[in-house]
Amino acid sequence: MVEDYSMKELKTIERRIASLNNHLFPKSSILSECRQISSSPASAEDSYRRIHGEVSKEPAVWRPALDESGKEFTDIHYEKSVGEGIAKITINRPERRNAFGPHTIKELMRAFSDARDDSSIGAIILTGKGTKAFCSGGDQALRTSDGYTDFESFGRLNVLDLQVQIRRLPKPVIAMVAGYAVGGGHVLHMVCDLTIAAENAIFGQTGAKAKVSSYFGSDIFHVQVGSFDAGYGSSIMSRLVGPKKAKEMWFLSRFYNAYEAEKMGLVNAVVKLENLELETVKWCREILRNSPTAIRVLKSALNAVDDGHAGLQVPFAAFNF
Ligand SMILES: CC(C)(COP(=O)(O)OP(=O)(O)OC[C@H]1O[C@@H](n2cnc3c(N)ncnc32)[C@H](O)[C@@H]1OP(=O)(O)O)[C@@H](O)C(=O)NCCC(=O)NCCSC(=O)c1cc(O)c2ccccc2c1O
Repeated sequence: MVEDYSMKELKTIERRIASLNNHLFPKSSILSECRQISSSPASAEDSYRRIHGEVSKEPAVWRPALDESGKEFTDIHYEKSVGEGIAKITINRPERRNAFGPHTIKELMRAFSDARDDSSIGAIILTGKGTKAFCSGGDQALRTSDGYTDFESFGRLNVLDLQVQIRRLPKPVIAMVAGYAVGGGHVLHMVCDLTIAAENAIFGQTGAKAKVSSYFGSDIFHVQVGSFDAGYGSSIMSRLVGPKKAKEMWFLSRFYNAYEAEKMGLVNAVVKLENLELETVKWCREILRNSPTAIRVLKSALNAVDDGHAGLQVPFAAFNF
């Protein structure tokens, strides 16, 4: 039954709910619980504020981080926020619009693995250096007939392993997108749990792109990019935007602006470029107030239809990690 309430009646209902909440969960009783688990009254107040107070609007303070190998990263920046549970992983190849090679992916996997194992981390941001691109996909300069190669003599496309890692990671991963998220870069933002986009963000798949050239007088198509992602890049996109729109994105290789992407269900929010990091951090802070166990089980439950039984293993493994 749908009831029509006047604004005045709604305000009265709101007040009654607030006073009921206060009665059931008075600040004094929550504070005393915080005291029982906190080492000092000050940290109890701090815990109370963190759970029930306003979300801080201050920018996060980042410090560089390494994984257990202690090896410096070259293709990415890996940072953790001071005093909060946020990790930030930035693809650092702006001169190539943050395209990735096999080595970039190896570093991304090391950072994600560290963020997973660090129990002080509850949310992970994935982004690209600069404002021109989140990521432009596989580095075309490293592409051979055998796949993508850098230091190794055989080609590979380990970005598929990274996609699986992000899906199975028992913590929320948030794509923070400024500029282009195209090709494999578009797939990367889609496999993240949430996407916050700047107004200048542009989304699209380039894999099917071809160019026309003349051959014995008749037009034929020569493949230009000629790559496709028939795994998550297709199934998750179809789930997000629906099968017709997904086919449009892949078959036509069109680009979509941030507001179009939001309307299609590809992104959670569009914000001004200058507010992008602050807003993304705010989303992380709101997540960090909630139960990490509920979130990790919900993440795999929400992914289970696409990830099948392997996806369902995650919560149980996660309880022991
Ligand atoms: C991203 C762009 C639309 C940006 O255009 P813009 O005009 O802003 O910039 P430029 O084009 O001038 O680029 C500046 C500079 O960066 C270089 N660069 C850009 N993108 C790449 C790239 N992907 N690889 C290598 N280098 C790149 C560019 O050459 C310029 O260098 P200069 O030296 O000339 O300054 C536009 O750049 C663009 O369209 N880029 C290509 C995007 C693309 O086609 N990517 C798809 C590659 S395929 C892929 O990603 C892929 C992903 C998967 O998940 C797969 C899964 C399974 C199988 C295959 C997969 C796969 O192939």
